[in-house]
Amino acid sequence: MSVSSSTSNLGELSAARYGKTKVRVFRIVREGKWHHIVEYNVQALLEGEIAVSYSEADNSVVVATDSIKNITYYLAKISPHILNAEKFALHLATFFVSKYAHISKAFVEIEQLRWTRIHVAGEESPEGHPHSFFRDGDDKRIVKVEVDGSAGKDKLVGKVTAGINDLLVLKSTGSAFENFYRDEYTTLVEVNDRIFSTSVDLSYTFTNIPIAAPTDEKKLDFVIPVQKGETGYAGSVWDEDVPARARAATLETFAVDESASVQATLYKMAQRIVAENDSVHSVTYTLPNKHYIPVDMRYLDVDNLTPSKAEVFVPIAAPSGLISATITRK
Ligand SMILES: O=c1[nH]c(=O)c2[nH]c(=O)[nH]c2[nH]1
Repeated sequence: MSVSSSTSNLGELSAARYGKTKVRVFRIVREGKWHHIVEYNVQALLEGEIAVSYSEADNSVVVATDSIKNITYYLAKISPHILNAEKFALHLATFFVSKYAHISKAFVEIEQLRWTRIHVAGEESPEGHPHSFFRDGDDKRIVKVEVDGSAGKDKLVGKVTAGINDLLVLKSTGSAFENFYRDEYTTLVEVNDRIFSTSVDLSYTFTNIPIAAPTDEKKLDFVIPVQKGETGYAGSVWDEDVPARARAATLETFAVDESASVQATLYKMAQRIVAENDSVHSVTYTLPNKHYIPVDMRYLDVDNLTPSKAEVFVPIAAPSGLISATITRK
């Protein structure tokens, strides 16, 4: 049988999800002379009764990805949560699932770029300049939200993961790698002093959040039911200090740990995040081990290999180690 004549029934659609990616949004919130700004790259994908758009070329079930983009900008304008990526993502995902009867799940991912207030010497405010900012790092805050309406549009479930990507760090000592498994393939020498550099990818998950049906038809904002005698979930996802604490835990643990390995330092970072953030359920780090190789200068009779004499290194772009683990609250 020819390939072109066999396209009918050999396969069936087993997964389908679509939407818009890389929606770039910049938003100013003005509070008198104080401006607050965020810059997001947003991805919003939908699942639901959309199979016929693939299998029958029936576009009547397709909310155009262009409309998904328009809704993203509309909510960036009207959402009270725009300055908080977790809440904005929940609002956006709730909007899609509530607005469209045939859409059962929405997946929103936000990458937040860094903008930090400029400090001007001699100016009064310790918080920095009211409307001038700079990019103080390539790391991004990452938020991933799923809103699941498959149990009913008045019984939504919000699943929230957040974290950091591309946080580049390096320490020039306080790192060793010894006593590893040795066999006929081992050429690596043990070292009690080496450079440790990695580009941190971190994500932490929160306990799932029940979401009631939105009460406002136009905004379709999420509503968190607060049960009697409970503080609700306001202390969990909405704890706006979790990102700062997780970043500090990552940087400070990296700095002070006498590292036995990337694995052992990773574990300590994750334990600190679990210890400091009651609402965090699990923590995942993915850490490339970015190698720095001391240059061999023995041919010049120069010692650049003894750890205490190693001063000139070649940063190796590839290959790198890649160490990952998830630590889950007991
Ligand atoms: O911290 C490390 N962990 C490893 O698993 C590993 N493997 C390796 O070659 N060097 C290192 N360093």
